[in-house]
Amino acid sequence: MQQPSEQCRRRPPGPFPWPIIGNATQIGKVPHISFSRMARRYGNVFQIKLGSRSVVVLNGEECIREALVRKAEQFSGRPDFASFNEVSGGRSLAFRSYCDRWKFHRRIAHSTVRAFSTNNPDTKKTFQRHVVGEVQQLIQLFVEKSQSAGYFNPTSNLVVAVANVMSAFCFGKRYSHDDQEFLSLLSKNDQFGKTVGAGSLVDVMPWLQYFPNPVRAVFENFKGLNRDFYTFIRDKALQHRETFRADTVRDIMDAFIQIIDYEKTVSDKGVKLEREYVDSTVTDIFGASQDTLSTALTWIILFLVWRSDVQERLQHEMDRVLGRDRIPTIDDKPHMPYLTAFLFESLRFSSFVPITIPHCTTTDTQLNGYHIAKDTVVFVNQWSVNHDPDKWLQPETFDPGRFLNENGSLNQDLLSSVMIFSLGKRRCIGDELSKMQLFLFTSILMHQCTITGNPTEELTLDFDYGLTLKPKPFSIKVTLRGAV
Ligand code: HEM
Repeated sequence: MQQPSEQCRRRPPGPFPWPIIGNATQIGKVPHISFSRMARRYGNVFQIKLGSRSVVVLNGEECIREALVRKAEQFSGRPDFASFNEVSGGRSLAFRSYCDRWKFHRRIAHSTVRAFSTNNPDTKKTFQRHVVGEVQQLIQLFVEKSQSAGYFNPTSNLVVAVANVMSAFCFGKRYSHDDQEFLSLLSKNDQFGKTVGAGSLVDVMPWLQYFPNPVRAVFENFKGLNRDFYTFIRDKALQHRETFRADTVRDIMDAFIQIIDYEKTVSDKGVKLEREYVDSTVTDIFGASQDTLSTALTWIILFLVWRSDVQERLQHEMDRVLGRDRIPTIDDKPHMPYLTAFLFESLRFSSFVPITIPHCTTTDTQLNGYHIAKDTVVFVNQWSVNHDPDKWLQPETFDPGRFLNENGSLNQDLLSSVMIFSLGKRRCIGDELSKMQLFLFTSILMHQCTITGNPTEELTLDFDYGLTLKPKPFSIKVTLRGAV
């Protein structure tokens, strides 16, 4: 029998790693599915090797909660990956490791995002106004395109609509749907996920940076796009500083300028953030929101055209709660359980951020009886939670009704089991803002329009590999349901 101390040093089990590449070839193009398969063989905590790095993979709700919530301090670091240092001028909130400076940075960023979106009634109304204005423009554009072109691919319009809401929120400006400079900036988000995704080759085989090869080319491109993105935001910060007035905080950039440049807020540990943190925090917020929210909306539209029965039920709920003479507001949300169920089922089913940003242990620690050394890279497989057959009845079926009790109310326990914003100290700081935005976009679209898919296209729900998973291109036609 093993002695307790021996048991505590037990490493997590896992597949045999090959020299140099480790287990890279076994992970394939859809790592979350490979990891879920490996978890069935080795258990919810297992270890693989990617290049030179040992990586512990966490699966299943219980195990992930134990690590990210109950052992939050130990599991909230970020690895020292080369790509992470390139983001937001090296001062990224999302990609920097856990320390007193990071904790202070996160507290300021999180409280300011909430104050400007969901926590304060006045700013909530302003944020809602931005979203409503943008959805109305989007509907007008959709209807025009449907009338002139018939079926069309909505993806780039959804990207611009979301970017405009976040651009108004961050620095008070919106762009036209055919502004080439803005479109080129937004297209960089796509490439971003491909480099910082779990298991990016240059991060786990850092020597690939030092001689010519395709991975180095991708990495050089990644550095360039981060520079362009950061410069775009830094220019906005310069303009804001020139016109800043402490009595009129126009947007979240002004709010950060006030806290960091003027109030020079200092943490109880004596940490102070330099002026550059204004630029990096807004870069993080604008960057983190683009691809995620537009991907979520694209999935939502795809589910609506794929399941016209669900679309009809949503329209029925809109009409019952609102009638035809006013558009939805966020205050209508408690009266629309089916819409909430639909949104959560869309997030669960698509699980389009299947693995969080890689974590790292900050000390030696234990999990499920295994020893995990300090500085071990940790992948958190959210997909395994959302598709766990022990938790969800027929997880591969799209069924919003699974979240409703017999009396039509929402099953709060099940809702809180959907994992897409992660948990604990690294949980997404835009979760509430995102849910509010998705609610407003979807409710207004369903109240005002009917969306149909192109009958000549086969709708496929395959997944492509990336940090975010996007639906394959598809086209829609939009008709108005009658004026409000
Ligand atoms: C549907 C939309 C979104 C999804 C699914 C999503 C998901 C995530 C996930 C999975 C993480 C990584 C958590 C981890 O590493 O454990 C994250 C981090 C983050 N997200 Fe989001 N996100 C969304 C929208 C947003 C928005 C709108 C913002 C802007 C306010 C935002 C800002 C951030 C930031 C700053 C982080 C880094 C947090 C940290 O490292 O402490 N996200 N998000």
